[in-house]
Amino acid sequence: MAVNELFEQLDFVENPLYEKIIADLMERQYSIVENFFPDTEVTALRNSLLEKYEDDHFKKAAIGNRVSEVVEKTVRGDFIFWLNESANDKGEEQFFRKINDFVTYLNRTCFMGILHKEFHYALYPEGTFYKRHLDTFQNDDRRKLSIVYYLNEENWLPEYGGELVIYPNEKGAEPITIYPFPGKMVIFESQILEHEVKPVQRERLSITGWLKTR
Ligand SMILES: O=C(O)CCC(=O)C(=O)O
Ligand SMILES: [Fe+2]
Repeated sequence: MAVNELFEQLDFVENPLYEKIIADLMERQYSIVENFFPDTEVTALRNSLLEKYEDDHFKKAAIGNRVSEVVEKTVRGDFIFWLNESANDKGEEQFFRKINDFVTYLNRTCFMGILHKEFHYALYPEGTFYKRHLDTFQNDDRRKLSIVYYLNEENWLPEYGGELVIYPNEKGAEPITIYPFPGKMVIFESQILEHEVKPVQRERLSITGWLKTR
């Protein structure tokens, strides 16, 4: 074993938050986390999102993936902006630092083989939704874990709608309803759990992404 590998193993520190997420994923294929990022992160990312939206950098989200995509308003009505990890943005930098730390942990402890990631901002205008779906595509099964982080204002109310509803695989299991309160992060198995975004009464803001294999 190379000396640097040995040191890498020695400096391994168990992370209780990550362990909780991993345990949740193993047990029920999803995890809901309130404190993955510091509170200031929501505001920083919300401001970056809104700035780009106002500068008209968002595009109508499509179904399919970046290679074969079709805009289909009856399926999803959000607008997205793909993030570039090397963009010079404080909030995004912090975001990716934490995500990368988590990926390193997953690869070390669960041998998940996450090699790639892709994240986009999403803005759902009033009245829009995303019909029940699975986050994998016929020509691309590399998406392993889906991550959604909500960037709505502090005063977001349940009656604004826009709930994320996850459909567990177990027969007879009740759907799980998750309100998009700011700072909440949801992580789930992309290839296993169908889910949908219910119609929303207010502009709904988030960052969504995928950890991918190969
Ligand atoms: O925003 C959410 O709660 C989920 C979004 C989603 O399902 C997707 O972008 O594939
Ligand atoms: Fe999805």
